[in-house]
Amino acid sequence: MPVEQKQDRVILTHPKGSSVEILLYGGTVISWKSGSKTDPQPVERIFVSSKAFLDGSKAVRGGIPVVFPCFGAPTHPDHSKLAQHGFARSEVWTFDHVVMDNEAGVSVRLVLEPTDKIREKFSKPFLLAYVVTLAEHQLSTDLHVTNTSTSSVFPPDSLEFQALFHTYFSVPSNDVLVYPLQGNKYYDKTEASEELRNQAKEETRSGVDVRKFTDSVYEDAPGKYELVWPNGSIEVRAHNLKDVVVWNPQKDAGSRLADMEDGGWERFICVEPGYVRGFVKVEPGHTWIGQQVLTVTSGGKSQL
Ligand SMILES: O=P(O)(O)OC[C@H]1O[C@@H](O)[C@H](O)[C@@H](O)[C@@H]1O
Repeated sequence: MPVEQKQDRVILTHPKGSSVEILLYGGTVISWKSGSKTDPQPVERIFVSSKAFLDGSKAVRGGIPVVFPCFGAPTHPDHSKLAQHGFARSEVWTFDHVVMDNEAGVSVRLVLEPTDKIREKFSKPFLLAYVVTLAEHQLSTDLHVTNTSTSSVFPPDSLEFQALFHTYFSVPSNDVLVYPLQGNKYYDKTEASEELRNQAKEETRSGVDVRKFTDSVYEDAPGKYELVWPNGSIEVRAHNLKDVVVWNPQKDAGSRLADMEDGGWERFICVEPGYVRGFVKVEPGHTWIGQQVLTVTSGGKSQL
């Protein structure tokens, strides 16, 4: 059964052995097992903290939470009642249909529409569709954001938002490097003051490491990244997601997260393609699509 529907999740299995598990809560991918061309044995590529809540009581600490419609604390007036990273990661999505099921890939579509609970905090009409596609060594996640407003007021009732895939990659964080960000402008959210956090820095490293607490928002980044660790590599391609966040809390910030397992920060890096500096604006009746494509380019099991 390439697509298995359970009460709280959907599991996709590719004929060549890879698999992905998506929790309906948050539409959160909580497992992606894949091999590579050089080492076909499927291994887990996604980190989920052993202390994460998977019962819908809190956004999952790990996996691929979907950040929408605000990144971090809200800064847009339309988002003012929302919590950090918005509501999409903590609402129950609906399984819609199987998009594709063959040798090329297995793909499903989930949807999220406004509920009374969402409307209390976010009044804009929208439809979110989330298409997750599994191939032999590849996982794509596509977020489709439609402005469903039928109002003909002028100026138009536009939908303004930020969106990001908060991907936790299961890699040895003290040995992983992210390329190519050298020369890119970024904002350092670990800085102590608002003034310093809003001051652009320039990345000087050829490979970005996260050996110390890192929370960097790269603006207008290349859209294609390589995560490289001693015995493996993953390529991340982003479409319509102009920024990328690199995050690892290390011990200082990680040990303060109640749902982070002890030492968890040594076992992942978050590389998060998103549109988070500024806002995407979608007019009534229109749809915006943001996509990340993850490919295991080499290697086998991460040595953690
Ligand atoms: O604890 P949360 O809400 O899942 O957020 C985790 C991190 O997510 C990152 O994307 C942010 O840049 C960090 O500032 C934040 O700490």
